[in-house]
Amino acid sequence: MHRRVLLEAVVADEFDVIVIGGGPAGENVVDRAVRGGLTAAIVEERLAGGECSYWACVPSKALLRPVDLAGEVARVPGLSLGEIDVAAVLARRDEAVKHFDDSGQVGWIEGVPAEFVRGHGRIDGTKTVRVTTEDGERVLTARQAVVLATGSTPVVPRVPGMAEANPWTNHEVTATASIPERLVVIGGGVVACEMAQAMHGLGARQTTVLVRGDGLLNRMEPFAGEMLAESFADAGIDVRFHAEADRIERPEPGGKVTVHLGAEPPLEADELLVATGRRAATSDLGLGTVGLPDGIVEVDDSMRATGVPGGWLYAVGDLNGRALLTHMGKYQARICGDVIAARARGDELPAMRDLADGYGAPQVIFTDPQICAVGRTERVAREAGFRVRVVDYDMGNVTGAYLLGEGYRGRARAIVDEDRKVLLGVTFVGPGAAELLHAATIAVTAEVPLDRLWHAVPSYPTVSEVWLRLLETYGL
Ligand SMILES: Cc1cc2nc3c(=O)[nH]c(=O)nc-3n(C[C@H](O)[C@H](O)[C@H](O)COP(=O)(O)OP(=O)(O)OC[C@H]3O[C@@H](n4cnc5c(N)ncnc54)[C@H](O)[C@@H]3O)c2cc1C
Ligand SMILES: NC(=O)c1ccc[n+]([C@@H]2O[C@H](COP(=O)([O-])OP(=O)(O)OC[C@H]3O[C@@H](n4cnc5c(N)ncnc54)[C@H](O)[C@@H]3O)[C@@H](O)[C@H]2O)c1
Repeated sequence: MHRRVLLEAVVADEFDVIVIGGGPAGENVVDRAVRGGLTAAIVEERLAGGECSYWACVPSKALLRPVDLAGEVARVPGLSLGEIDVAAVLARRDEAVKHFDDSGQVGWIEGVPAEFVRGHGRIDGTKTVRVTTEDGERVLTARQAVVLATGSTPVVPRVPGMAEANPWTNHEVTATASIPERLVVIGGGVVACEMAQAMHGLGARQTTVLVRGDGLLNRMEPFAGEMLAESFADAGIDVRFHAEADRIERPEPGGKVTVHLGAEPPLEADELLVATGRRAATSDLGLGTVGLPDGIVEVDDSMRATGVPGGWLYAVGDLNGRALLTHMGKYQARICGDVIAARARGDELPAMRDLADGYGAPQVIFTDPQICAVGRTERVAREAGFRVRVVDYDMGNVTGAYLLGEGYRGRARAIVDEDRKVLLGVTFVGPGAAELLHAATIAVTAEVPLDRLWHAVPSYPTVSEVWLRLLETYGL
């Protein structure tokens, strides 16, 4: 009886901005909106900090760091590597995810200051959000805007026996308490590659990656996936192309799993990881109440949802499908919060628009070799109609790279717009390449003319001298 009374109690509240989803994108919207003089509430059904903090970026990089460092050490004569202490690595990962305690993040939100509401949020018509909380229901009303920042969830392909086998997704692999002896990974994208690298480096004896197509990391320049496949082969990771699971068997929950592969012999493993992409998290989000279909919420360059009368609905982060990356979601969120505050003041802020997604988001993939890129690949640039010249350089010839370790293998590619003499895209593949990326991001986004870039002198002997070599190869 008491519980029913509580459930029926509906608390109404009004804020300038209401955000549904407390991941990195949602948190940054409230921060900017409040800086702009507005009041804000953020609704989160699981943990403040989102997928990124607990089941994605943070734990995956905590697992990859020792593997990366082990690779570095192995390349330097005179250093020797003992066994990796897996228990210590997992303990550090647990620390990095704060043992799934989000009180620090909630404290940060409250310090913005913004109201944190734990519960499932759903739109219920114009500027209204209904939140199902532990204690009942709250109805929140927005004076200015509602922002959707609910992120994405893993896609599990429909293969007979797959659902019953209860495979790992990013949630289980990043939170694992032990390393499976034999692991099968389905997918050839970023999660598949990073997690195969992590599990193998931390002790999986037999790691098999099943790739539907003919290459890894298909959104990157082709040489990136080729170099990674070579490195995986050297490390003993078995990558199979044109390989598709057609049936899964797992008679005992959590027991041995058999992956059937058509005419090929079946694979037996202790665990199966599915990393076959993500879909927009719109389950029970109420999009239908404002005339939107489920799935990606399309937005304009100010992050305002297209096709919603009155322009009060916005979407940032993975949900809008522009770039499934934390830093891009946070960038979109800064724009979104500033735009909402400006529009509330009656300003339009024409300069505050998403430019970076159009140029091509920067991304680092933390495998060995590291792979990073910004801007357009050759294929994308040509398809967009640019007159393109491709400049390649073998990074192993750079003194700074050679000094990093024996047998350094790396490659750089710059895509030059021949009409404007600016860079359209840059890709680096090689150990330690990640920190080279931001210089490329500046060059591409700021459209620095090549004859000006020529005067940005890289220090000797750093890997950054690859910039000089690329420009020399171009002919400067
Ligand atoms: C294994 C893995 C590794 C990754 N590594 C990187 C990396 O190194 N670098 C990088 O840039 N990106 C990485 N990504 C991508 C990154 O995690 C996402 O781009 C990022 O988390 C998106 O942020 P978001 O705020 O849009 O969504 P999320 O982080 O998914 O947060 C959305 C939040 O909304 C909440 N929510 C959903 N629906 C509701 C609802 N109806 N009511 C209330 N709350 C709701 C969810 O509980 C969640 O907390 C990785 C992804 C994976 C899977
Ligand atoms: N370091 C990073 O920046 C980082 C790390 C991890 C994830 N992420 C982000 O998370 C997003 C999701 O990553 P992801 O790896 O899950 O997706 P993805 O889109 O990168 O890769 C999905 C892979 O699964 C394959 N696939 C799809 N359906 C399949 C099916 N039915 N059977 C077999 N294979 C199938 C695709 O061909 C592709 O190789 C990425 O877009 C990425 O931006 C980023």
